[in-house]
Amino acid sequence: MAVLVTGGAGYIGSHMVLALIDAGHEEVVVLDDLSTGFDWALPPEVTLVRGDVADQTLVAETIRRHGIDALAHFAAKIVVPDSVSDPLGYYLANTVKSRALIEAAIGAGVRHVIFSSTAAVYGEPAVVPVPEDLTPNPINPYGRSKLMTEWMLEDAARAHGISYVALRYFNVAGADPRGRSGQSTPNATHLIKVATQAALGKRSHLEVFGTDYPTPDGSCLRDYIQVSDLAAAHLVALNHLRRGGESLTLNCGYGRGYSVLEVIDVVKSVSGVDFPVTLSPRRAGDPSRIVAGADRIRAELGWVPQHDDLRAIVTQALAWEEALARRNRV
Ligand SMILES: NC(=O)c1ccc[n+]([C@@H]2O[C@H](COP(=O)([O-])OP(=O)(O)OC[C@H]3O[C@@H](n4cnc5c(N)ncnc54)[C@H](O)[C@@H]3O)[C@@H](O)[C@H]2O)c1
Ligand SMILES: O=c1ccn([C@@H]2O[C@H](COP(=O)(O)OP(=O)(O)O[C@H]3O[C@H](CO)[C@@H](O)[C@H](O)[C@H]3O)[C@@H](O)[C@H]2O)c(=O)[nH]1
Repeated sequence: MAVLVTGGAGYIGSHMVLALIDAGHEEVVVLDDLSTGFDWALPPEVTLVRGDVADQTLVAETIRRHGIDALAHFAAKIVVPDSVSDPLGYYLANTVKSRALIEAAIGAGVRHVIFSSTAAVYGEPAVVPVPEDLTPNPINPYGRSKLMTEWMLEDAARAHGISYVALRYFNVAGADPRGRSGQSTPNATHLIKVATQAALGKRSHLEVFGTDYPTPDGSCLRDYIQVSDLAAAHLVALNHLRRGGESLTLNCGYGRGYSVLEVIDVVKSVSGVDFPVTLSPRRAGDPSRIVAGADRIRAELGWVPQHDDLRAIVTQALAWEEALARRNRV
């Protein structure tokens, strides 16, 4: 048995690759076009197939050659405001290409799929923390593009007798505690990444996008989940499916929200740098608050997070940012 990890050279996918290797006995094959990922993020024992997830011939050949039974599909475009300005690009990357991938994978014999979905499918939820059975209502093209892929998977699984777990990640942050991987995209837009770059002088300042939200301090609330904890959730999901477990849709978060201003305070405190912060208007497509109802994944998969600590997450992110600078991979 072997696992195909699409987007495995990216931020979260590379942590999944490490988790699979750390767990032993898996052949791991990565399919990545390196559009935002890095071949150096992969350990040497991994096979990298450079290509597009929508290349059905390549996908089918890869699955057959390596005897792949399970697909972990991370490859996507991921920036919420970009999806507002380029919706068709996001529907192509995240929906149309996922359709092609799922079709080729099922045709070539894949039995199990783990899909990187997102809290963005909930939009601006009326209930916080948000349970999985709340009807999704995405407010940006990114969330819609991912929700459609959840639906395709659900329908295809029923029709073709495969099983899947759709994991709805909340805000992913931090880095491998052993320092082997982290968020490496230089122009990434994620809050903790940007804040650590500001702390290290890689950016002149940090902008807070919106201070007039209906939240306690006026800035947006998010549930930050550590990336290795998230990778571990994929491993237990994979084991569940291979044991014959049913298809599931699960939130991945800790069930606690931090505001943008609180996150900035933690980054300043951990780094010891009082970097400049400016207050800016709201960013397109941002929900005001999104926090995971986090019980179901524990109950269904027995997932137990090991890194639920914002200071530790920021410490890891900062260490990775310093490591990138040392290696001239800023
Ligand atoms: N980062 C977050 O906070 C977050 C939250 C929720 C969901 N997600 C989801 O997690 C997944 C991974 O996100 P990430 O943060 O690691 O992003 P990333 O940009 O670091 O990784 C994406 C990877 O996919 C590759 N890729 C993109 N399009 C491809 C294509 N057509 N064919 C082959 N490879 C392709 C890129 O080169 C990159 O290596 C995405 O599906 C994203 O929607 C991320
Ligand atoms: O320089 C910055 C960057 C971000 N923010 C704010 O910080 C919050 C978090 O933003 P960001 O880190 O960009 O993440 P999100 O836009 O919440 O989206 C992330 O989290 C979603 C799930 O909640 C995923 O689906 C997306 O892929 C992932 O990028 C938002 O309120 C932003 O407006 C700032 O104020 N300044």
